[in-house]
Amino acid sequence: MAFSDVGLPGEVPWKKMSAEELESQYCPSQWGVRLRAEEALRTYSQIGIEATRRARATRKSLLHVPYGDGEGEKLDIYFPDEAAEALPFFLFFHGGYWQSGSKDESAFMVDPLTAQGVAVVIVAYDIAPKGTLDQMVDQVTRSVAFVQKRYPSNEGIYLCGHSAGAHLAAMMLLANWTKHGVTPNLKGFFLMSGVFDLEPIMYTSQNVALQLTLEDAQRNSPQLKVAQVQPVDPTCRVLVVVGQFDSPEFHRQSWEFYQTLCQGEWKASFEQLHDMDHFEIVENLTQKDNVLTQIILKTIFQ
Ligand SMILES: Nc1ccccc1C(=O)C[C@H](N)C(=O)O
Repeated sequence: MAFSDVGLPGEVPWKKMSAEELESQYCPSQWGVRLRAEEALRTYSQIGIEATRRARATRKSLLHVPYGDGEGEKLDIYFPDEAAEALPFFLFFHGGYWQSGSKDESAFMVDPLTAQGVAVVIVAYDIAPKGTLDQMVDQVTRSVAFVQKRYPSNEGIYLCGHSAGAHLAAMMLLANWTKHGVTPNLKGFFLMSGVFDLEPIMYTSQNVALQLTLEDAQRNSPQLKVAQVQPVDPTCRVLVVVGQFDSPEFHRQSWEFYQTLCQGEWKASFEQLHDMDHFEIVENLTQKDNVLTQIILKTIFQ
């Protein structure tokens, strides 16, 4: 699906959709070409669980490290074999519409990245209904500040999120770090199949758990704000990624966010991953020869 198939910018196509159509556009598991919805979700979860088991069995790690006082404020750090403090750190925020998923089944990319000398951090946050969107954004902000404080000689912090996690990562483009007493050494963002304008989510079943008001949705929509924000580091890269088989609304969300980044001063790029759906983008990060794994490594080690 090319962007030209989903309407012109500014047309806000979702406002003309029926409730059923909008629900379907924002249900990623319906859009795969290889597996039916339930099977796609099950496969995604199995691959995540297996990658996490393997990472914990084969890599040096620090598990369930608290980055705050809250019960859910924990992260897992996986290290490369050579001990060093001056490493690049890659933080991952899992997806699941801010209401499912956990760090304990999301260590997809640990194996290929640690093998190349990158420390990988898988971050937990309080999903809904326990956590609100504002709380999740605050938790993710504190997790990034925590990594910078704990590893001040890091060789760059890279934030990666998938789906709802891409939204949380994108919110870090807007973060006010002075409040947190540290400016993280942010060098890159990898935003995979994200949602950057939350308003349409209000009109889907996802909002039963999220309970977003229009003010909540707007306050937490990086699409509405990112052009007005100056990058702390002008060399920081932002890669917006969408799967070929993601829904037209997911394509529109990613494309419009990328275009808005370009209107500001962000060093952004856009990638449509050929022959992949919403879940395969992340599943394939378990593989070292996967296109996106290679792009990530090139960005880190350029
Ligand atoms: N489990 C996930 C993990 C990552 C990203 C999305 C989901 C979803 O479940 C989305 C939605 N409920 C779907 O059925 O497509």
